[in-house]
Amino acid sequence: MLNRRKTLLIGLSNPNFSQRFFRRRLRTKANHGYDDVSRRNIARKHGDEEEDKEKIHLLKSRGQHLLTNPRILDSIVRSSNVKSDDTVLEIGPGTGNLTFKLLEAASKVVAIELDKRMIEILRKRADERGVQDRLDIIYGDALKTNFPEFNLVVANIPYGISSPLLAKLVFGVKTNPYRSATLLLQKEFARRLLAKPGDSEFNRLAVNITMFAEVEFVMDVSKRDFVPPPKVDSSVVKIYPKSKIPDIDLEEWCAFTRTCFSKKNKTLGATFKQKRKLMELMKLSKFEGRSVDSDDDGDDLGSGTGISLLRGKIVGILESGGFLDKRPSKMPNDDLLQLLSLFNEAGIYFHDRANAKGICDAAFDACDCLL
Ligand SMILES: C[S@@+](CC[C@H](N)C(=O)[O-])C[C@H]1O[C@@H](n2cnc3c(N)ncnc32)[C@H](O)[C@@H]1O
Repeated sequence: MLNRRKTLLIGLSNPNFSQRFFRRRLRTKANHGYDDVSRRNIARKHGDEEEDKEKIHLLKSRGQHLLTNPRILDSIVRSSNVKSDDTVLEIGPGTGNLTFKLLEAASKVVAIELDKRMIEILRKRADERGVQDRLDIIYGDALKTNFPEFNLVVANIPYGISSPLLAKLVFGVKTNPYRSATLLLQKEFARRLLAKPGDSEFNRLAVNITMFAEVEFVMDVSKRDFVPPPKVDSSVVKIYPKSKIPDIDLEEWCAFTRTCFSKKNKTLGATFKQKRKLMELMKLSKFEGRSVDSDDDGDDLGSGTGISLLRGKIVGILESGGFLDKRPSKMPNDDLLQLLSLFNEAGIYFHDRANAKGICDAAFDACDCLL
């Protein structure tokens, strides 16, 4: 049986209507369920008994929280600077609240949606509005689907795929160039993305994304602006891919930042003295001392073993660059980049280059480095 708490009439996807309905529900009780009476009322109020047949069970597992506040929808479109010749990529159009606003400004929208029921509604609404020729709907998982051509991204995405989707968009910008991506994200995730060195939220998500893109805060969005309301608040951010993408090995960079940020408040000297870290690097690196003792298990860090030579080399690099007492949580990207190049020049690597992939595959794999 359908869970009635999340069964909404499609009438709710009409922003003007659902805002009125939602405000009334909030006045009566902090109850976000939808009972039979409310549903009948919704159908009557919407003036279409046919609506009653169009119930849709919104799935939490697919992040189906529809943005229904028209003021917020308008602000998102405005802040995206959509131009009349733009082709906008929208991930997760749902029932089309944002899609149809975008179509008022753009030449075309290409929308990738995982849920066939949403697509059915979207198609019907597009036909009713006569915009079907300007809306391409792709049925599929946005993480697994090859992106079509587009030059702008605007989306209220399912928060569960924020990291890999961001990786696909930001790291894949060479394959899919675009002007900017305006995304509605979980507020906490957005804060981490916007964090600067020294901020308590600063982490490798910010480091890795800002290597390739500038991130700008647009606005906060209350959970009350969605139907059904999610548990968390949200923020809109705008991401601008950098015009000059640094020429780095993405997998190597992500593996390096993963190591540095494993204990982001520790000094680099302390992080790189850990036996476990040295053992990992020993397997991946190629430097003079490596072959000293091939079955070196690192138990004895005395002089002469491969591991102790590696440790000496790393400490030397950290000292010479002035990095020994630096903490990753306070380091700007340029410093991290400089340190990685010093390591690599010395034959010390963080990723298995024998299994290196192209940038697109790497983008998918690297997304775990955003978490
Ligand atoms: C947060 S809702 C947004 C709906 C609509 N854009 C709005 O603002 O009202 C997210 C939508 O993404 C869809 N979705 C979830 N996972 C997806 C995926 N991996 N690929 C494409 N769409 C997905 C859901 O079915 C849902 O329609």
